Amino acid sequence: TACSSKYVLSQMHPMWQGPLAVPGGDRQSPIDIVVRKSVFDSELKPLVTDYDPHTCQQIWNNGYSFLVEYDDTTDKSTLRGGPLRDKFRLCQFHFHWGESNAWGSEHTVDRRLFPAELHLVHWNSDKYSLFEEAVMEENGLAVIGVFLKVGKRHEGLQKLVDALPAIRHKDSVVEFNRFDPACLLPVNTDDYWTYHGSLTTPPLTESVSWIVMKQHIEVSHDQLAVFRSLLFTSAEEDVQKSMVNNFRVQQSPCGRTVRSSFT
Ligand SMILES: COc1ccc(/C(C)=C/C(=O)O)cc1
Ligand SMILES: [Zn+2]
Repeated sequence: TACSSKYVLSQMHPMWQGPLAVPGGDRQSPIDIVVRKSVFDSELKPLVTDYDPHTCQQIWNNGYSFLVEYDDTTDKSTLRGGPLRDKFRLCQFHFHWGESNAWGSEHTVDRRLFPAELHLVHWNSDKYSLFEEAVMEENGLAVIGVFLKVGKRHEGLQKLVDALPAIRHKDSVVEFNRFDPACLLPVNTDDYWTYHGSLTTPPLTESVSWIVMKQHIEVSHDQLAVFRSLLFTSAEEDVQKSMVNNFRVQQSPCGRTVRSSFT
């Protein structure tokens, strides 16, 4: 199986120029969360997020998604608790989405696809001093995944949506301040699944404690349409390509157990 071979061909998204094989890839992400196979762990604690909206710095189009980046030079926006033993610093959040509402998420729940998925990326500031260091370490990163469904307009998201036209092209960046990412978390953050996996874009390192929220958030069709108005391509390129379907193909669980914080 894909897990036994030393190198696993991570079927890369066609847009990538990344590595075709990931050394020893037996903890790759995303995966399908098979609810009936997940194991309730009573030791799992509630998540404790403490985000300072003033640490928000910029929003930019990196040619694969758009990233909202935070100042992570101090422990001002942090994540603790849940499955984590250490304190983790928020460095950025981004999304993955489809060209239609029928698909777009990276993780699935019993094979159910969502139109989009939010990733809040944090790194272990108790153990490491730089994000780049933590990216390479087994206990280096913690990513909160939140599923998006199409429904009512998300008032908190609108400030972000209004900034997107300014970063339509790859490598464009605009200043973006005072955005509280807590507004993107679901009401209930106590119920989640957690497993050890990887980044889903290069360098694909297996350094992530994934925390996938059971409860989704709702955004409007029009808000999601603005995500799809972004471009993978830079302003100079002749052919412009819509930024859609920027999700990785699902990876083998390789015998991993997904734990749940709820029964
Ligand atoms: C060191 O360069 C990096 C590039 C991307 C990433 C992330 C955070 C990827 C992902 O979200 O899957 C980390 C490091
Ligand atoms: Zn992601």
